[in-house]
Amino acid sequence: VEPISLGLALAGAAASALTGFISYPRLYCYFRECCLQRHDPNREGALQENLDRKLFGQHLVSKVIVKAVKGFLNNENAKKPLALSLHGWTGTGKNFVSKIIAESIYKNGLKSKYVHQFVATLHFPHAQDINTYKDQLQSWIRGNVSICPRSIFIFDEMDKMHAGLIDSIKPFLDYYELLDGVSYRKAIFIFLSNAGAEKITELALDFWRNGRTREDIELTDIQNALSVSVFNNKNSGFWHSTLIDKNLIDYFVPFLPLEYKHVKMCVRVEIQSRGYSVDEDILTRIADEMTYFPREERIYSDKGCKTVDAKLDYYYDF
Ligand SMILES: Nc1ncnc2c1ncn2[C@@H]1O[C@H](COP(=O)(O)OP(=O)(O)OP(=O)(O)O)[C@@H](O)[C@H]1O
Repeated sequence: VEPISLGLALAGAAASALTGFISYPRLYCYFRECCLQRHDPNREGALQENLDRKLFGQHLVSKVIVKAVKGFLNNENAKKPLALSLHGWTGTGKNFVSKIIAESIYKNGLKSKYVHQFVATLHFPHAQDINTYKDQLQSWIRGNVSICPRSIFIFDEMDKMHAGLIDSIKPFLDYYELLDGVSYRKAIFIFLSNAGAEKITELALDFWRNGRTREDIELTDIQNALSVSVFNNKNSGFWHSTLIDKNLIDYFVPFLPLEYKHVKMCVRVEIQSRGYSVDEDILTRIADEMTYFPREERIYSDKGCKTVDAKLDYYYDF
């Protein structure tokens, strides 16, 4: 082959590779994170699989989340963004599930530049600055959805959010096609809160005391009571919120309090994730060390699976 024709052939190959690279977004997105306009069905399977495999004792959560997220992502004509409100006792998996949802959409999960987390006590600490926060929150969401319609916003510690602040995002959660030229219909909003935990526990206890298994609890047993209790709770961040009033929250997702056997499952996973073989004695001791309520029956872990990893550090000489 002559050097000139070889050079031309190489240049041609490079040009077509470059054209392919530019015109084939998937290839480009293989190397750089992209805002997903189109849903990847492989990642959808990951959501169900990860919830089934990693989340313990939350049959209602798995069911609702898979249905809600899958349905939303597959609906090219969604009329509003998806809004999920996760409620339950501390350490029962709310942050854990948000992470699984984020990972099912973006490979980098919570680290994705399209996933944004707000923590009430960190980002909105001062009641007197509420009007500034409202403006900041609106422009932050508007800016990010303009860049990527499939943005995910996670609001942690909703119960510590000043009443009224969250209502500033109401227009974005509503059924508008466009607001100032921006569509919010592909965005996902996830709210996390301890509000409503007592209601959920009450129901779980009721089932337990009546000799029924927790898996018998159905979503219809709790969803309405949960939204009403959150709406009427001054410390829920949703107190008299128009988001509830106007039915802009699509799902209230109840996280049940975790039992002794679930705590043991968490300990086992934590030990295995650190690459150690499971010592059943230590596993039982750690689960025994957690405190359980109510005082008489001692069924539910008062910290859920939180602090399990810290306790492991004590027993294992890592
Ligand atoms: N249901 C669960 N199944 C499996 N692991 C769990 C579950 N709940 C909690 N964990 C484990 O405990 C850790 C702490 O839980 P997580 O942060 O999700 O609790 P939370 O409900 O968000 O608590 P808080 O209300 O205090 O923010 C998780 O990272 C996970 O490892």
